[in-house]
Amino acid sequence: MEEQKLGRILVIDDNEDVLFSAKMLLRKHAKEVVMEKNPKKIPFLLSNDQFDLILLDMNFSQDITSGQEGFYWLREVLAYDPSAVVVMITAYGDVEMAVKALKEGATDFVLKPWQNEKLLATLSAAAKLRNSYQEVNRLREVNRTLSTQLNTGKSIILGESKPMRQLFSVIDKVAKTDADILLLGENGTGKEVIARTIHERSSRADKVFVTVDMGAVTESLFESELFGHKKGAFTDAKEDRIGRIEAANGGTLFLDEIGNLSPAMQAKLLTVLQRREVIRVGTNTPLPVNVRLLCATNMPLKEMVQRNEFRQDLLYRINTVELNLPPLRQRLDDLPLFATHFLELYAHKYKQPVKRLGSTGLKRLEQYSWPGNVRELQHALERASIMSDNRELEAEDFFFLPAESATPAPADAPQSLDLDNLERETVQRALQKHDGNISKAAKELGLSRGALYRRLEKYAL
Ligand SMILES: Nc1ncnc2c1ncn2[C@@H]1O[C@H](COP(=O)(O)OP(=O)(O)OP(=O)(O)O)[C@@H](O)[C@H]1O
Repeated sequence: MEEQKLGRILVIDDNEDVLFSAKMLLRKHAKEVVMEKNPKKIPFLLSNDQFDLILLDMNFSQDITSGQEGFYWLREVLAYDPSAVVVMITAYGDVEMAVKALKEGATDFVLKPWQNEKLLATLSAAAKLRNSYQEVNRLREVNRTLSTQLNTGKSIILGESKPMRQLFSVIDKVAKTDADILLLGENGTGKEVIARTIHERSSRADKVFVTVDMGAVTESLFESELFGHKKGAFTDAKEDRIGRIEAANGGTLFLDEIGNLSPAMQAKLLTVLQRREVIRVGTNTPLPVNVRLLCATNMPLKEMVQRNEFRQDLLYRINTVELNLPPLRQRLDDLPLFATHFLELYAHKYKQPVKRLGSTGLKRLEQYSWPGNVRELQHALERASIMSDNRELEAEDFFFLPAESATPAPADAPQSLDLDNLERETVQRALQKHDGNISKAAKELGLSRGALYRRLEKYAL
């Protein structure tokens, strides 16, 4: 046996000979051996020290063999430290009592007089158990810390328009209920941020929030990604892997882009949701899971059900409560609030003084159709904060491609996403359309004549 493999051991026995022989044997294998004759010192010893193993006598008076004192002290030790590893020392013939001690929480027992090899083997197995208890505690702690860290960045969810106030009041009602929720809305309307808010306001707030982007999961990896797999289940399965659903156990599972699932994936997901258990690929043991399910999509699920593209039973399974997020163009009252919030954010990010939205700037934003919703607004404000030299952002600081409306881009729309190229091409197109008439081109672009002239100069047009 390796030196010091047994850690710190406390031996409690009222028999000096037992203590002496234990010490002689164990000191070669333990980091430290503490001997104690008097069990009444146990509370003192445990509150001042930490032991990896405790060797505890069953009978403290030689002529009493009831084991009652041993049981009493065993309970005391476990009350101090429920994960303590206690090995009982029993006299020959007391096996029944030793078994009872195991039921009460002792890890093992040794018979007196012991054989040295046997005692060391018992203690070595008990030490391994102690290590695994400690590892479990450590992992539990890591998990708790990670979950709270991930959840501390409380989601900011803004809105003061009527549709948003209505939505917030529904969220207040449903967040705590544990009901499964389907979030519907165009891209960038805030489905994910609302899902996080619901989790943060639920009874699962201190547990994990696990997101799966169903649009990014390929057919072949779907099961392994969601349900997990056993090592060797398929060629690339080099080790056991926990699936996302199992990882969300106790917490919230957010399935984003649920409308993108193929029929085969829909069927597999439905089975798991109905049974509330997963079977890792390569095993046949069902593992129960307890998750609160939030799903989101920008696709018209009900129409997809009509066209047999989405299973009706799966839709019913996920939409206990349905929340519709209005597109930004239907809640333009929120624009000033968003502008103030995001402009402060970008001023901080780019270490600039805070910019404000001027009246023509606001008007320009109100006239746009926002196909990309809040995400697109964020980008427009970020771009304007960087590009504009003015403290007040006006119409000329916002620049939208005419093609960037709710309708699809025409075939001749610029392909590049480089901001300067886009701007140059758009200015050029506006000038062509109006036969070089600066006033008309500027009007179409939402710019002042001065702002258009600056751009003509910039791009040498
Ligand atoms: N009400 C809101 N308050 C504050 N920020 C918001 C709000 N709505 C959306 N956002 C912001 O807009 C961006 C897009 O939001 P989110 O990712 O939640 O949208 P989504 O509907 O899930 O988009 P997609 O369908 O493209 O995945 C995020 O940066 C988010 O923080």
